Parts: sequence; C-alpha cells; structure tokens
Amino acid sequence: MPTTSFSLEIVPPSRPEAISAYQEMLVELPALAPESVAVTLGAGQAETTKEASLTALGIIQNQLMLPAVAHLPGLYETKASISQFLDELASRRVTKVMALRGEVQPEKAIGDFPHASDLANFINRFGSFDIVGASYPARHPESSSWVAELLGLQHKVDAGMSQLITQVFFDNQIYDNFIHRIRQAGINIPVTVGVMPLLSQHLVDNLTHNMGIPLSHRVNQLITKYGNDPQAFRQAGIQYAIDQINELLAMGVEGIHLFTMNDADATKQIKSATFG
Ligand SMILES: NC(=O)C1=CN([C@@H]2O[C@H](COP(=O)(O)OP(=O)(O)OC[C@H]3O[C@@H](n4cnc5c(N)ncnc54)[C@H](O)[C@@H]3O)[C@@H](O)[C@H]2O)C=CC1
Ligand SMILES: Nc1nc(=O)c2c([nH]1)NC[C@@H]1CN(c3ccc(C(=O)N[C@@H](CCC(=O)O)C(=O)O)cc3)CN21
Repeated sequence: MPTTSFSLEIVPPSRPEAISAYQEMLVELPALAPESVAVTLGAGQAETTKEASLTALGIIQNQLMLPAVAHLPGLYETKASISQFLDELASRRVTKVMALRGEVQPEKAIGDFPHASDLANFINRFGSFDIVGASYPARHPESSSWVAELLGLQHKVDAGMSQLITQVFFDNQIYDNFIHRIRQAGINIPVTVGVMPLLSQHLVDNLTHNMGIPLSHRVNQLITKYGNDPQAFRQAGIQYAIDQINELLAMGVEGIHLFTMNDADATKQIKSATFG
C-alpha cells in the first residue's frame, strides 16, 4: 500500500500573547517529521505580516531543514509585489508555494490576480516553483454549481498547479464524494486532505461564519456537550481529529495536511495517535 504523506501548517502570531506557543511549535517541528511545513498568510495583509511569514519560512527551510511552503494570496497584489515576494522566497531557498486568491474585502481594490489560477500562471512564468492550490470538497461558497467548481479546478491544473490541498471538512463522506467527482472529471493531480482540530469554540465560530465551512452532526454534538468547558472541548476536538484522520488513512488518502493552530501539544497527540 502506498504511504500517506504527512505535512503541517503554522500561523505567524498576530497577538503578543500568542508568541510563546508559536515559538514552541517551531521548536517541536523537526521531531514531528513532516514532509513539509506551510506558513499561513491572509490576503491584503500588512507588510509586517508578510515579513513575519518570510522569517518563519527562512527558519523552517534553513534552520530546521524542513521543506517550507509559502502561502501567497494574490487578490490584492501586483505583478511587482509578487515578483518581490518570489525573489525573497528564492533567496531563502523556498521553492514551494500555495497560490491562493484570498478572502474578498469589498472595500479594497483588486490587484493583478483576480483568481488563484492567474497567480499560478504568473509564478510559473517567473521561475521554478512547485505550486499547490486549494480545493473545496463541500464546494467553494462562491461556486454556483459543481460544474463551475470543476471548471475552477481545471483552471488550476492548466495553470500548472501540481497538487491540491482540501479545505477543512468534518464529515469524511464529503471528501469521498469529492474525490470520486473530480477523478471522474479527469482532474488527476494529487490531493492532500486538510484536517483542522477544533480546539476552541471560538475557532468553530470563525470557521462557520468567516469561511463558510459546514459542521457535521458529530461536531454539533460536541458543541452541545462541551460548549461551556474549554478544556474538555479541546480534548474532544483533538480526539475528533484523530478519529477523522484514522478513517481517512483507512480510506487510502494520498496525504494529510494538519493545521497545528500553533498548539504543539495537540499536534503531538494527533500525530502519535494516527501516523505513530
Ligand atoms: N489562506 C489560506 O490558507 C487559505 C485560504 N483560502 C480561501 O479560499 C478562498 C478562495 O481561494 P482560491 O481557491 O485560491 O480561489 P479561486 O480564485 O481559485 O476560487 C474562487 C472562486 O472562483 C472560481 N474560479 C477559480 N478560477 C476561476 C477562473 N479562472 N475564472 C472564473 N472563476 C474561477 C472558483 O470556482 C471559486 O468559486 C479565499 O477566500 C481564500 O482566502 C482557502 C484555503 C486556504
Ligand atoms: N476561506 C478560508 N480562508 C482561510 O484563511 C483558510 C481557509 N479557508 N482554510 C484553511 C486555512 C487555515 N486557516 C486558519 C484559520 C484559523 C487559524 C487560527 O489559528 N485561528 C484562531 C485564532 C487566530 C488568531 O490568533 O487570530 C481562532 O481561534 O480562530 C489558523 C488557520 C486559514 N485558511
């Protein structure tokens, strides 16, 4: 049986009180032996956030000696700003990027890359980067139909993306339907499954209200049962992620991409109860 890849994602901290957990997460990365480590970056972020992302990427790639993956949301960027960022990546020997559109902020003027595929096309002309894209097993909230969703994915493949990572979902049946649907449509690049442990009620609200991610019946049960006990909620969220990953492994998925939420302890628990 082919082995399933294991990769991680970290978030540069946006608040001072989140710095120590982030540092601990970075220190623990090598022992977790991920195939790669991605650094989250939202669209239209301040220059300081971009710099924090570049610092993390440099540390991961050149101090921890793990392949780093840069997130690159293009919506509010220009050809010049993307070229500059790609130069910064190259100087740090980072060769893998996740090309994204990014969240729409209605008050902001769109730049040179309205879609992730536009950005991927540009990156491919710019230099030799390995490009990853996002995919949506529960369909992208803006896609009017599955036909539109599949055409969007085909744009990503045509633009040279070599791998897809799925949006977070909580019911593996959604993934099973999705993978069959895209394979039948002839989209054949590798698909890695994004798994996010529900570590807090705040995170659940963020996923549902800001990212349009549907919850499952079992997640709703978890909220009802542990909604007012943060510690019990966190542990139940960790167990949910463990059960979800073990089921995905049994289904024969190509890769698991675990969002660490910068929680080293949760990440270690999940890794050891799934991949060992
Ligand atoms: N920062 C992060 O880690 C992640 C962010 N996201 C979010 O996901 C959302 C969309 O990102 P992407 O999938 O990269 O955007 P995208 O531009 O590929 O897709 C957005 C919508 O446009 C459609 N579309 C795609 N290419 C098209 C084209 N060439 N012509 C017309 N329609 C097209 C898609 O079907 C979809 O409905 C954003 O809100 C982004 O922030 C998703 C995953 C990770
Ligand atoms: N539509 C969409 N936008 C995204 O930005 C996005 C996705 N989907 N899908 C998956 C990845 C992973 N994302 C996330 C989302 C939240 C946290 C997170 O840590 N949230 C904490 C607090 C963050 C903070 O310190 O501000 C939370 O409790 O919500 C991390 C990665 C972002 N990504």
